[in-house]
Amino acid sequence: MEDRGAVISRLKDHLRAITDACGRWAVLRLQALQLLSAVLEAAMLGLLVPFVEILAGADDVGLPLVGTEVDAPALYTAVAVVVLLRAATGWLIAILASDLRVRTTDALRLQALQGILDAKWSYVVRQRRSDVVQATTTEIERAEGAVAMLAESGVQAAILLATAAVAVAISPVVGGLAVLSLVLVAAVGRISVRRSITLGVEWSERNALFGATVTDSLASLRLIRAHDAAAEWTGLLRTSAAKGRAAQHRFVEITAGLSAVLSALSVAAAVVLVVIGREIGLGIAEVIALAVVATRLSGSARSLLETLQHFAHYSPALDEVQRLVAETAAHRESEAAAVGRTPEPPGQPVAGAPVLELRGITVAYDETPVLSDLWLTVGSSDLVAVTGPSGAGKSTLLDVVLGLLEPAAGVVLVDGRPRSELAGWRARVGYVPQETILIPGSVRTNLTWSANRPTTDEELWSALETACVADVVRRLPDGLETPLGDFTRLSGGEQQRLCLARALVRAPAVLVLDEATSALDAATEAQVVDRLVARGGAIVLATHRPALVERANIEVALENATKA
Ligand SMILES: Nc1ncnc2c1ncn2[C@@H]1O[C@H](COP(=O)(O)OP(=O)(O)OP(=O)(O)O)[C@@H](O)[C@H]1O
Repeated sequence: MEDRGAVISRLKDHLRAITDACGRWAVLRLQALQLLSAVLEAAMLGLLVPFVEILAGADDVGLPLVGTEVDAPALYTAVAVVVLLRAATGWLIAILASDLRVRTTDALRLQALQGILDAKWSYVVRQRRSDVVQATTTEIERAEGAVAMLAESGVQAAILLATAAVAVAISPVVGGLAVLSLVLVAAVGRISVRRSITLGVEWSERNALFGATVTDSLASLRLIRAHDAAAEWTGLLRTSAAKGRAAQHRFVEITAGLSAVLSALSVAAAVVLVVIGREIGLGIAEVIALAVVATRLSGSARSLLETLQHFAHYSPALDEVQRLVAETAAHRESEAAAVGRTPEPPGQPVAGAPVLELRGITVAYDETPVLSDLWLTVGSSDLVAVTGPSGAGKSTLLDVVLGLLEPAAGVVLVDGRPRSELAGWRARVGYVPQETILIPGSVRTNLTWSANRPTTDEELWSALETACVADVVRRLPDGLETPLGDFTRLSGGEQQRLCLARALVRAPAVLVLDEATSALDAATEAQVVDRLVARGGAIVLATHRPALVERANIEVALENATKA
C-alpha cells in the first residue's frame, strides 16, 4: 500500500518532469491561465445575484465586490465579456496543456531510449527487450494520460476554490457549510485515490506481462508454428489479459461508484443549503444563486476527484519510465563513449604499432571469469580466428574487440595507445553478429543506416560484390529499393551476406565477424573470405569451421570459460 504522501509526491514528480521537459515558464504560463480561468469563473458566478435581481425587475443593481450600481445593458455587457474571456482562456489552456503533455512524454521517451543507447553493454544485455518496449510505448502513453490529468486537475482545483469563495461571499454560513462538506468528500476521496494507485500498479504489471508475451511469441513465431505450440502462448496472453480486466473492473467500480454517490449527495446538499439559506433569511436572488453555486461546487468537486483518481491510476506508469531513465543513467558509459556523441579526434598512432592489442585481459560476468590473462595482437591485415567450444567466450572476446565490454584487468591498446575513447574506436569497426539483423525498409536502408556517413551507389555495390550478394540484389524486383520485412524473401545465407555488406559499407579498419558465415556452404564461404582478405583491413572472426581457421594467420583457441 502506498504511503500517506503518495499522491502529493506523485503530483510533485509529474510537475518536475513537466518542468524539466518544457521549462519553468511554460508551466508558470499554464498556471497563470488556470488562475485567470478560476477568477473568471468566480466573476461569472458572482454576477448571478445581480443578474437574477435584474430579471426580477430591479432597474439598477450593485456589482459584487466593486459595489458600483449598473443598469441592465451594462450588466448584460459585463456578463458577455466575462463569458467570452472565460471561453478564450479555456481554449488557450487546452492548447498549452496539450503541448506540455506531448513535449513531456516525448522528452521522457527520448531520455529512456537515449539512456539504453548510452548505457554500458554489460547492463544492456541484462535487460528484457519487451520491458524497454513497454516503458517507451504503452507506459509512456499512460504517463501522458497522467500529465493530462495533472493539468486538468490544476484548472479544476482553481475553479473549485473560486466557486467556494463565491459561496462564502454570498452567505458565510451556507458557504461555510458547503466548504465543510467538501472537506468530508476529500477525506473519502483520498482513500479511493490511493486505491487507484494500487490498481494502476497492477495495470502496469499486466502491461509488462502482456508486452513480454507478445514480443517473445512474435520473435518465436516460426518455431511456435513448427512445433504447433500456440496454446502455451495464448494461455499466457489469456492470463495477463484476465489480470488486467480484473484490475480495470475494480478501478471503474470505484470511480463510477464514488461518482454516483457524490452526484446523489450533491442534489441533497444543494436542497439542504437552499433550505438553510431561506431559514436564515436570504433573499430569493441569493438563494437561487446559492443553489446554482452549490450545484457547480459539487460538480467541480466530483470532476476533480475523478481526475485525481485517473491521475493516480496512470501515474505508476511514470514510475516505470523514470525507473528506466534513472537506471540507465546510473549505468552510463563514459561521456565520450556514449552513442551519438561526436568522437574525439584520435591521438597520434605510435609508428609501426598494431591496430589493436590486448595485453593480459580478464573479463568476468558477475565475478565469474570468462577470459583470463588473454594476449592478442591484431595487425592491419591480419586474419584472426577465435575458436573454442560453445560457451568458451568467443562472443565475449569479440565484444571486447568491439569496445562493448571493458576488461576487468589488463590493457587494450589501439595504434599503440590505451583505448580510452570508445566511440572513436567503434567508428573504425564493422560488425556482423551471429543472428541476422534486418530492419523494415529497403535493401538500401538496411545497407546504409549504420554507415554514419553519406554513401554512393558505387560504394554499396562494391560492398555487395565483396560480400558475394550483388547478384542476389540485382535479381530482386526493385534492386536496392526492394523492401525487406520481418519475413523477408531472402534465404538465411543471403541475409547473412547482406549483413556483411552492411558492415563493409562502413569501410572498417577492423571487421568483426561472429560466426557470420555459418549459414553459407563451404564454397561460398571460401569465396567470401577470399574477397574480404583481398579488400584489406584486419578481420577478427569467431568460427567453428576448420577451413576458416586454416585461412587465418592467427588463431586464438579458447579452451573453456576460465582458461584462454
Ligand atoms: N551477459 C552475460 N551474463 C552472464 N554470463 C554471460 C553473459 N554472456 C555470456 N555469458 C557466459 O559467458 C560464457 C561465454 O559466453 P560466450 O557467448 O562468449 O561464448 P561463445 O564461445 O561465444 O559461445 P557460443 O559458441 O555458444 O556462441 C558462457 O558461459 C555464457 O553463459
